[in-house]
Amino acid sequence: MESIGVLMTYPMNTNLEEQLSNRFNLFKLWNYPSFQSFSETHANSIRALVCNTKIGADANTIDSLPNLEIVSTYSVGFDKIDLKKCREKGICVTNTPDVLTDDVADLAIALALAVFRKIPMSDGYVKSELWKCSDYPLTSKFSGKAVGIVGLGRIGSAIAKRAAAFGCPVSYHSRSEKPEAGSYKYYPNIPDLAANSQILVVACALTDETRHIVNREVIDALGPKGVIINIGRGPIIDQPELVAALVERRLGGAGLDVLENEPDVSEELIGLENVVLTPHIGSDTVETCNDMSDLLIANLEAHFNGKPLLAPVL
Ligand SMILES: O=CC(=O)O
Repeated sequence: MESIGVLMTYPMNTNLEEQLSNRFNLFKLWNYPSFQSFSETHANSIRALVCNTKIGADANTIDSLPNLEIVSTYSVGFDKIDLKKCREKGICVTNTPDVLTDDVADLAIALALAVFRKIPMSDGYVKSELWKCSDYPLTSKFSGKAVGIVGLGRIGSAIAKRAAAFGCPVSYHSRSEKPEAGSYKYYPNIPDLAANSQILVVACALTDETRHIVNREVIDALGPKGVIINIGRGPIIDQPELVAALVERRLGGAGLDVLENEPDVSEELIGLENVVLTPHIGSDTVETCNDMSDLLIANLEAHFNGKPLLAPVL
């Protein structure tokens, strides 16, 4: 397989880079001044594209690589891949589901705890020696709060399981009611889910249908004591509406691992005490990133050995 050209769009993980270069003829896009200059010389060599949530595979990239057979994303989400174009051209697409579910669900709960118990702020309080002057103000309880989950897929279900272990009644919204959801209450629309929740967790995929589904109506239904957690994708929430609601105290708080236009962060969000931000690190643990690398490599090897893909999207 050493002669097969593989293009990696972004430096994701050195372990993955090593595994790819041990098996394939690896090209790293970031070593070239632009995609244009890369493709002028090497476009014909590339049979596989390895991309991620930062640099995916748009129509222009796909069209510029005439021998492309497979796009493998180092992520569960594939919103950065032009699936329509891949379908038209008969290009396979794979992702890295399941192996990252626990980490992302853990982070959703961690963000909720961080917002309600003000963990980052109280850490700053101790480290800046304010504790010597007075005790830290009271915070809010997380256990037992009503959790509404938007998207009860693999990650949403793992969040539900964790929330239930904290004694939180769980409700959800998804395209249709899930028979396997047991005691979780189903809401066919998100404003009703928000009106009956104290914490709204965004855990669905970003698609044309889900862009800005968490809008002003949903935020107002959640109300001034409500908290939004987003471990899905930034554009699922109408961010200017979210920021306005937080500034005007129409929403209680937010824990956001993803942002619209990340890594840009609005000044207003940075200045808010009731907001905890993390830099899209849902699956970023050593253990999970190694598992994601192994799964991505296994998908490429399966493809080039003519075997069934392990995690096919297309
Ligand atoms: O955001 C991360 C992923 O989609 O895996």
